[in-house]
Amino acid sequence: MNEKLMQGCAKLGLNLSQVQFDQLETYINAVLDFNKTYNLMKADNADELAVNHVLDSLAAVPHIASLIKPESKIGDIGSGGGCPGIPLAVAFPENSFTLVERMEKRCVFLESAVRKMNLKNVKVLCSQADSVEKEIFDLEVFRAFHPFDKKIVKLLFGMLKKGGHLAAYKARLEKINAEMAEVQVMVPDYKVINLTVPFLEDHERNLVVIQK
Ligand SMILES: C[S@@+](CC[C@H](N)C(=O)[O-])C[C@H]1O[C@@H](n2cnc3c(N)ncnc32)[C@H](O)[C@@H]1O
Repeated sequence: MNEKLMQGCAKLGLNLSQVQFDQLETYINAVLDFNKTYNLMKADNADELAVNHVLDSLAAVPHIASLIKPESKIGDIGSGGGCPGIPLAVAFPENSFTLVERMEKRCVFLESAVRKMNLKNVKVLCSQADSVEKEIFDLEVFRAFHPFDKKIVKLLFGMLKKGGHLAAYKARLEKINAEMAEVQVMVPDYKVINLTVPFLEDHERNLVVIQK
């Protein structure tokens, strides 16, 4: 069992079951395996992956919990290697998650990881986000997808139900405020929640929450 992952979840106050820990461990091993032949996610070993990607995704769990109900449908847009969507899907087994990713090779990885993890609440949508059905998600999460600009906000709002939320994993507040100034006409109001990622306490991480 990955010690960093267990300690990090404890620091975040997450009470995961053995099955959930096993799923996360299977995910970490699947990424490391795929990384040998294809540069999927930046991490040299299991600890780095656990901290920089899995715990980074899980750091927002208490805030995500306040935005959803058990029947809420969640989209991870530009899922890449599966973060934050896969760790969140493990943490919220009652919710259905759709991983939207346009690159075929990454989709093949996502499908295979989800199968190995026996993760029943996740679907992979190998598609351009522009082609996704309109107003299907109650919440969209994304990390390192695109900076906010008018085109991206329009795209993200298009897939979101009215009253639904966007939750963007971002870094520096200064950069966030500059991005949000660009889209002020479309997004007059937003919330920035500071996140603490275990073992990365000196890295600035924020969750930007926007309601449609
Ligand atoms: C920098 S990666 C980030 C991956 C992951 N979210 C993470 O944080 O590790 C951005 C991903 O978004 C995908 N992407 C970019 N634009 C997209 C679009 N319009 N529709 C679907 N996927 C897109 C890319 O193929 C890439 O896998």
